[in-house]
Amino acid sequence: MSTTAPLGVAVIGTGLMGADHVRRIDEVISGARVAAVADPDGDRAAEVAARIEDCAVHTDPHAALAAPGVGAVLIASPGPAHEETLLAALERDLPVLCEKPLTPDAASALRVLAAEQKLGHRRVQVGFMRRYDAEYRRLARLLADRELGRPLMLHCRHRNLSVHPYFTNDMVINDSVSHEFDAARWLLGQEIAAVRVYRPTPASVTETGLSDPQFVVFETTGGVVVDVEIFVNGGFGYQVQAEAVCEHGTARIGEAHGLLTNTAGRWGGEIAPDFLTRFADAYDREVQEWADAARRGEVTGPGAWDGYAAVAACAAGIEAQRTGRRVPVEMAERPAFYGR
Ligand SMILES: NC(=O)c1ccc[n+]([C@@H]2O[C@H](COP(=O)([O-])OP(=O)(O)OC[C@H]3O[C@@H](n4cnc5c(N)ncnc54)[C@H](O)[C@@H]3O)[C@@H](O)[C@H]2O)c1
Ligand SMILES: O[C@H]1[C@H](O)[C@@H](O)[C@H](O)[C@@H](O)[C@H]1O
Repeated sequence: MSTTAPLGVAVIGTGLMGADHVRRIDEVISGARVAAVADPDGDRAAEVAARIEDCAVHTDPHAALAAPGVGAVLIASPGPAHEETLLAALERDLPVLCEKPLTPDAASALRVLAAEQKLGHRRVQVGFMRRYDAEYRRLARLLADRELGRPLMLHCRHRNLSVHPYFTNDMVINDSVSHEFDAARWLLGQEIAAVRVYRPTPASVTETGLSDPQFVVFETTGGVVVDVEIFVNGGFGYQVQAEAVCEHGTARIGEAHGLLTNTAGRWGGEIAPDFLTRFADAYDREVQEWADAARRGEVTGPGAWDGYAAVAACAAGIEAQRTGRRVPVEMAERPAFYGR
């Protein structure tokens, strides 16, 4: 591939995220194009690819990976389908941006790490887009530079307007709290040591048995305590907030309210409806930086090890959710291949 040719991306899964990434690659970022899409719902795939020139449309992800001009893969299928596509992409030595979770359990995540190590170079990035958000980046710098001293606690709130009706209790941890595990690891530079989950009398229980909201408390290997309110059918908007409590002060992000109005005895701002709005800039930066790095044969964002570390914390979280107990996180030794 010439270094000036656009990177041909196969987008696997053309639901909410996949369709947004197709639009982003087509309209927002430079140096990449959508070369193929795949979704078992062929009509959906065709509809999403309709405006794109020279884009192959498939129902089988393997066929999309083999389509002409494909040089990279963006996986946006549901978590349980990630492993198969990740292994197929690695088999073809293709750079991959895989939406979180890397996989739904630690054993499958370890199989992905083994395949990448066998290949001999890193190819996998995981879609932890908060690492590309301006506010999160400011907080990360402040903590790394010890501007307020050592971090002691993090208070996090993660509220969604609503989630897909198929959302389960496991997904609360794997799909939603996984962001908090990754953000805490990245902000603090520490691993997650143990997890506990509290379930208040729910506001709602759905047909899948999803009990909402939940309160997750975890400890890190450096002794920081993190609490997370996760409320996936909060019903009023999308809020992701984090407050770091440090030795010499506190720092809070996620308070932006957009337009502020004063009227008829009321004062107030706006709340983003969803992650696509709140994290739009972060997704754009994530996919641009991934594509640029992929063209150089590099991975610069959160990699397979970060994906695995979050999955290991999620496994403890799911057990903690079921048992009500404090569950230590079991993690494999970090291979030298993944650096420090
Ligand atoms: N980073 C983020 O903020 C963020 C936000 C939302 C979703 N996600 C992640 O993105 C992924 C997709 O979520 P979504 O909300 O778009 O879900 P969705 O249900 O809207 O879309 C998933 C699509 O994948 C298709 N699909 C199912 N099995 C498939 C397979 N084996 N191969 C290819 N396609 C398959 C479905 O038909 C559907 O069109 C999940 O991993 C989710 O956790 C990440
Ligand atoms: O899959 C989505 C996505 O990852 C969002 O960023 C998160 O806020 C939601 O809770 C989750 O359901």
